[in-house]
Order: sequence, then C-alpha cells, then structure tokens
Amino acid sequence: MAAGPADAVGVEVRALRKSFGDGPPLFDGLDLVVEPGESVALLGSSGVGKSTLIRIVAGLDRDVGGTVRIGGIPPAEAAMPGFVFQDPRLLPWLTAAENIRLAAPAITDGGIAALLARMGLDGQGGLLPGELSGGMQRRVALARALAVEPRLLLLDEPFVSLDRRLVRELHALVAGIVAERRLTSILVSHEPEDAARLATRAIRLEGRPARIVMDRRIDLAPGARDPVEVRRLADELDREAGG
Ligand SMILES: Nc1ncnc2c1ncn2[C@@H]1O[C@H](COP(=O)(O)OP(=O)(O)OP(=O)(O)O)[C@@H](O)[C@H]1O
Repeated sequence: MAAGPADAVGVEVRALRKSFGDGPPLFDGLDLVVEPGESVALLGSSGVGKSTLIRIVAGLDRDVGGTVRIGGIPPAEAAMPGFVFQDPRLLPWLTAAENIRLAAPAITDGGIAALLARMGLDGQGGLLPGELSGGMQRRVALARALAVEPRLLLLDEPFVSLDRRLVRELHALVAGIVAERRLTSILVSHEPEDAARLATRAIRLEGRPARIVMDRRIDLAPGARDPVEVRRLADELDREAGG
C-alpha cells in the first residue's frame, strides 16, 4: 500500500548490531518496533547509545548489522525524517527563512511564513541566527525539521540546557505539532519529565551491549496531562528507570 501524506510511518529495528572500534558492541541484537503514530521517549544513561540509535534510524549511520525499516523501507530509500539536534545548528550567515529553505529547497515563501508563524515567529524570517534568542533559534530548528513534511520526527535532546519555562513552551509546541501532523516521533532524553509530557511510550536502554530495561505505554494523551499528572508520571518513570 502506498503511503499517502497523511499516513504516519512505523519504525522497525531488528537484530541491530553496532560497534565503534574494538570495545564491546553498543548494540548486539537490539530489537525495537515503534508503531505508526507513537511518540517514543528514549531514556537511558549517558553513553548507552541513544543518539547513535536515532542516527541509525535517520540513516545518518549506515555502518550497522541487522535491519532497519521506516514504513517498511530502508532509511536510505525512505522519505527524509525531520531531525532536531541538541544544538540548533543554524548557519549564522543565513536568515531564519534561508536556513529553513536550505533543508527544503522546494518550499514556497508562503510555506516558510506559515511554519514560522506556527512556531510563534511570525514575520521574523528575515532575522539572522545571531539576532534570535536561544529559544527562537530552537524554534527555527524545529521549523527546518518540519519543512521537509516528514512523517517521522526524530529529536536528539532538543531541550538540553534550557530554562524550565522555555522547555515547557517547547514541550507544548512539539506536542501540538506531533498531534496536528499525526507524526510518529522518537525523542532522545535524559529527563523523565520530557517523557512524562510528550511520550505515549517510554523506553529505557541500559548496559553494553544496550538492551531495553523498561518499555512502558502511557495511555493518557500528551495534551490531556495536567502538571500533577506530569509530575506523577515523571516520578514513576524515574523510579522504573532506576534513576
Ligand atoms: N562516531 C563515533 N566514534 C566513536 N565512538 C562513538 C561515536 N559516536 C558515539 N560513540 C560512542 O558510542 C557510545 C554511545 O554514544 P551515544 O552518543 O549514542 O550515547 P547517548 O546515550 O546518546 O549518550 P548521551 O546521553 O551522553 O548523549 C559512547 O561511548 C560514545 O563515545
């Protein structure tokens, strides 16, 4: 069945093997299936391999064993996912709008304007990254990831080293966009609170080779979680995660 633009895609990782150098492998037979439309938070200790795993899913690292499929297709052949890095990675000599166009050359001016407006940056596409606050730069990076109209959104610790108020604003923005666009998403994080706000499923990796030590579905829709619920969930995930 051909995937139409409104279809969320699933991710299937089977028997994944990955090593760097001569040390013990990072992954040695890891299986992970993400259903279409799930919002997965990938938790785990520093260095366990979370970023490596989403880079592999994104097709940015292809030197691996096992199979990876996005909507049934190898990453190299699948439609490009949206990828948000830990730092915004905007080219400083290009405006916000030009940075977005670089990722999606076919996008129209109206498309860029609409994306920026959705990010709360109405009319600010002509500014250079140096003229934007850290929070605004992250919004542009999110707009750039969405400019390719992805069905899969991959976020690698996009909220790290931001103040709590900003993190909350970005959580609300990401949750809204994922729901509106019916995206499948995978968020790498250290923070149970990120999972408690955004995820419909929280997975924790531990050990080397890494294995899944927690895999928990969260039934309540992200938009329906009040602060008390978020706190309770974050505490539970922290305990279950052994953190
Ligand atoms: N390109 C590389 N070359 C060599 N080793 C690497 C490379 N990329 C990652 N590693 C190693 O693989 C391991 C996992 O790294 P990775 O960044 O995936 O972990 P992580 O769980 O995302 O950690 P963190 O939460 O600290 O970002 C680390 O030991 C890291 O040093």
